Amino acid sequence: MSTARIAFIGGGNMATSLIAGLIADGYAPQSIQVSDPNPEQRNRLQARFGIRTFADNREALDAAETLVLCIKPQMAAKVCADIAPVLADSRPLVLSIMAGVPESAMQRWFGTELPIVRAMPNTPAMVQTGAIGLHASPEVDAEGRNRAETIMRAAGLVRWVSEEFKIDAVTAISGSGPAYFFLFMEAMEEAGVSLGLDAETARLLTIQTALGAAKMAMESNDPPSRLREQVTSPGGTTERALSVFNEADLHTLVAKAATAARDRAIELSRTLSEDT
Ligand SMILES: NC(=O)C1=CN([C@@H]2O[C@H](COP(=O)(O)OP(=O)(O)OC[C@H]3O[C@@H](n4cnc5c(N)ncnc54)[C@H](O)[C@@H]3O)[C@@H](O)[C@H]2O)C=CC1
Ligand SMILES: O=C(O)[C@@H]1CCC=N1
Repeated sequence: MSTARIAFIGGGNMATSLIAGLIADGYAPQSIQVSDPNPEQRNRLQARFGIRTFADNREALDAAETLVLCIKPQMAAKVCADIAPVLADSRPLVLSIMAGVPESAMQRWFGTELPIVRAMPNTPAMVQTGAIGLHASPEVDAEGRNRAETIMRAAGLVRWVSEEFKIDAVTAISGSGPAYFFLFMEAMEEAGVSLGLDAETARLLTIQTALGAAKMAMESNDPPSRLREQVTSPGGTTERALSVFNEADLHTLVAKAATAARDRAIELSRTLSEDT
């Protein structure tokens, strides 16, 4: 059980998911400090985890070796500039989960080159089944990488990317990805109901099918294409359904959607960098 102190700035949904993962992994609650201006968030976190909470961001940083930035990107410039004087002395590892906030922008707001790890998690982190992309700035040493990875691994599967621009691709695939699968589930449920199933049966069959397919894809040595072939009997029902997806060129559609998400991530990063 580690006793190195971690400070979370912003105690919303993603911070709650990360803290839940850390505590489930045996991290000491008394070593976790969170600041959030919203008293309801502070009370909720205190009651659920028994951790220390603060209204003032600077106070939460007290003796923290790692700072996790879990605020909305729009308030990043103000909050980073506000805590900069404290960080200049303590020089913690900064782990940012803010979408679209480049390392260079944070370095500028801090006014000093701190070790920064950018993380792109996704909402399944709430059930410790997240998929998380990480990138380290050149200032991060092996111990810092290890620490960032340990924190994020509590929320799910972790993959490092070697260049920061690839975080935008991670955003397009796994950051936004849960929404793509949820959309597909919505469509499957609707189709089930239109074919005569009751809503609850359609819902449960759809979700369990998604879970089963994901579990098989994760545990099998075969690629998804082979697993798909195993379901598809020649001249059978699956083949007929897949031909409809192929007519609509599903692969091209998915590539277009992911590229649109990636391009929007680039746009948001530029806006945040230029605005401040
Ligand atoms: N939701 C998602 O799928 C993903 C979100 N992210 C990133 O995670 C970050 C947090 O998102 P959520 O947890 O969903 O948002 P949230 O709105 O649930 O949490 C943000 C928290 O920050 C607090 N806050 C507001 N002003 C503050 C200040 N000045 N100082 C400290 N705390 C302040 C709010 O009271 C709130 O509790 C965002 O930057 C987002 O880009 C990253 C990947 C995926
Ligand atoms: O939709 C968004 O912009 C954020 C980033 C990844 C998931 N949600």
